[in-house]
Amino acid sequence: MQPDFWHDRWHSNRIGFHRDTPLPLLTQYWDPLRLARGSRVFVPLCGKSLDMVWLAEQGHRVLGIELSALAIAQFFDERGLTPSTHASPAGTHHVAGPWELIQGDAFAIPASLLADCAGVYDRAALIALPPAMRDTYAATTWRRLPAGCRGLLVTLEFSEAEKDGPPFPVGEPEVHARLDRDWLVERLERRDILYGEPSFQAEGVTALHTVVYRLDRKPRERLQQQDFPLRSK
Ligand SMILES: C[S@@+](CC[C@H](N)C(=O)[O-])C[C@H]1O[C@@H](n2cnc3c(N)ncnc32)[C@H](O)[C@@H]1O
Repeated sequence: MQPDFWHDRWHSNRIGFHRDTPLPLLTQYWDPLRLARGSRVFVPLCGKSLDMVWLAEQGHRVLGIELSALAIAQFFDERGLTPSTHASPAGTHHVAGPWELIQGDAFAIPASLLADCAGVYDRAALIALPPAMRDTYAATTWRRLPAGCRGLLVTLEFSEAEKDGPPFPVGEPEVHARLDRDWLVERLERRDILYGEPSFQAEGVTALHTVVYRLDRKPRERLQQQDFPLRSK
């Protein structure tokens, strides 16, 4: 999944991943995270997701990062907003109202830009990437989020043999393998969505679930203890 793959998808408007309403799992499971109004939420690989509108309606500031300039332009156009822009090492920042969307590579986002993110929301980001890129994504983007950050991760589960990605299936063992080092991971719900997804059925998928996880970034001390376990006497 090189950048050209995504640029082609946006230029030819093949964006079946885009939803025209906020994701029900977001609206159902966000409140219990108890993030303060005004706190900043990071949305990696954000597209032009309406979930960012819903997050803003909850009082959050939203920091998105997205490869496609077209996606970002459409997001602001559809809200009737003209963002101001500035450049940084992360890319071009587009800022209007509660939204700051960076046109850039999520893998290269500096930790300094994420330092005040109290929340994170990943829908169709981890699962948009093939396995080797998921390694990079977990080791860069996710690892740079600050201690105390909390959020939601939404995945899909189906048989890899039944459909080529993206999206890719990412099961619970993989989520734990990638994130347990830095995050407390709690599965909140595993929901059967096959009958609401005719395009998956048309591709031959016979079982399809979506899973939502709550993630809490571990405090630094616990990270250090895990990295350098203390010997018992
Ligand atoms: C499957 S879409 C999901 C978009 C959004 N999360 C949503 O729910 O609608 C994945 C998005 O990630 C973007 N993308 C892919 N690789 C990226 C990267 N390395 N950095 C930033 N954005 C990326 C693509 O352009 C695409 O818009």
